[in-house]
Amino acid sequence: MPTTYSESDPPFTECFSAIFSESRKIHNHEDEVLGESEPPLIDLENLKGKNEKERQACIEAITKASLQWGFFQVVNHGISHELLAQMRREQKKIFEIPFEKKVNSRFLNDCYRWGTPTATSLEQFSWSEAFQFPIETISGEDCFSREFSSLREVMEKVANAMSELAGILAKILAENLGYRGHNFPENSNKNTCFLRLNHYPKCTFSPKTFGLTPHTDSDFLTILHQDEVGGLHMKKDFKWVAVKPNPNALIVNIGDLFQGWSNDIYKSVIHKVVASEKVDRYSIAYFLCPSYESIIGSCKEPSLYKTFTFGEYKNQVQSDVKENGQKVGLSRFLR
Ligand SMILES: C=C1C[C@]23C[C@@]1(O)CC[C@H]2[C@@]12CC[C@H](O)[C@@](C)(C(=O)O1)[C@H]2[C@@H]3C(=O)O
Ligand SMILES: O=C(O)CCC(=O)C(=O)O
Ligand SMILES: [Fe+2]
Repeated sequence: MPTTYSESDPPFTECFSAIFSESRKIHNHEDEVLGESEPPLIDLENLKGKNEKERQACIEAITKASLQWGFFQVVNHGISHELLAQMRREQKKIFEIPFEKKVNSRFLNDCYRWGTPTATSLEQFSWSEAFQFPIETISGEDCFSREFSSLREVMEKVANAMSELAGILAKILAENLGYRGHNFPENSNKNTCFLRLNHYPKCTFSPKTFGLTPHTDSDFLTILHQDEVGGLHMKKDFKWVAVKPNPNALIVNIGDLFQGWSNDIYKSVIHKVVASEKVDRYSIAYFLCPSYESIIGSCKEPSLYKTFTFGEYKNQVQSDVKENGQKVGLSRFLR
């Protein structure tokens, strides 16, 4: 018999009562120094233009931001406002589905995540739910019932558009380091790349509860669209920097695989989401990943990291999360 839940959706405090007991209400933000600058804002219009000087300046801005910040924002990125608004509407609709159905529906369940099952403290807990759809699932007609057909249609468009943008940026970053292959990453893959729809319900339990605990992304790069609420922070020079919402911008962040592949030239930066006490927040993220067999050897010698496959990396992250409640990341693979 399916369990019924009385509380808010998802029932975080009910199901994780050991973490959310009164005595644990104080969140320990030990490194709460706020920086004032913001990640660079780059206009991609010049990438498409015929003016070679402007194109080169744009490429330089992208590579400089990737090595100094690991995080930047892009405008004139080619993904229409209307498509992103449509995506947001569909996203809100599926999170409104009752918790029992999100957890029990066979199709949704495989992609549904909520809270942090492995957390043993408030610091390890993410006050959020997400649907994480491998790109292959989105285009596979069979996986979506009629009920979700409008979601599927819009997700397919967003995934295609974000995948194209991610490919363009990845190629620029790879070529800047001397890579001359025709597609980067080679073997980027429809069953490893994924679209993640995030929902951060408002959290009145404790101020500054993490919507998503501090982490780096386990991919080459991520394209993110956040709503107007705010709450995303990234680390720069040991300070947390708020990434203020810009309705025209997409956020790009470098992931662990690009840092490893570039031998630490590009930076995979720690970021987190702080849940709002007043309103729900939504975001959409596209993760650019290679096939599981892809070897992430450094493109420069002497290499800082051992050679590993993406499959090995993912397994290591998963087992670290299971054992310690959080991922260790690239440092596991240092020589
Ligand atoms: C508990 C965790 C799962 C996660 C790594 C983390 O320590 C915190 C963030 C999680 C996240 C979110 C985005 C991606 O889906 C992901 C693969 C990543 O790089 O960070 C997941 C991690 C995961 O599911 O293993
Ligand atoms: O919601 C956000 O702003 C960030 C999401 C994120 O970091 C992720 O999904 O990995
Ligand atoms: Fe992330």
